[in-house]
Amino acid sequence: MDGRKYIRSFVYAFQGILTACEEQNFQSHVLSAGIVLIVGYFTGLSRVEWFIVLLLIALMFALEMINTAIERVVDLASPAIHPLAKQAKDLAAGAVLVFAIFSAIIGLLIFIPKWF
Ligand SMILES: Nc1ncnc2c1ncn2[C@@H]1O[C@H](COP(=O)(O)OP(=O)(O)OP(=O)(O)O)[C@@H](O)[C@H]1O
Repeated sequence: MDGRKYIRSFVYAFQGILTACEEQNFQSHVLSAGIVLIVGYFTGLSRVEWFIVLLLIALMFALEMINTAIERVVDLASPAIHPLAKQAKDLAAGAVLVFAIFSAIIGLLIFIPKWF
């Protein structure tokens, strides 16, 4: 693969991350992740527990970014109200919610036994 093309792709991906950082939902995920990392540090997690926590945080960020991308594409493809546009947006938002709920449950399963 052409080296410059590879670097350019990397720059575009980084621009995508910056775009996500402007989103309020993404900022709240970053804030939550920061709190989890601080609490994890003071709680004292094992290697495997850190692995799980970091994996969940990374997946949450990635899923939120995909959700935002879907919102953008839907707005572009269907600026007018359309039931399919609603379904697409609500499905993507629902996917984020499902993952957030299960992440919270897994997080509690890791943290609660260490606190009590
Ligand atoms: N083009 C559309 N056609 C039908 N329903 C839509 C459309 N755009 C958004 N909706 C629906 O309207 C509701 C409110 O949407 P929301 O407030 O999230 O606006 P949004 O445009 O999706 O979000 P954002 O402000 O983050 O771009 C959601 O159920 C969403 O699916």
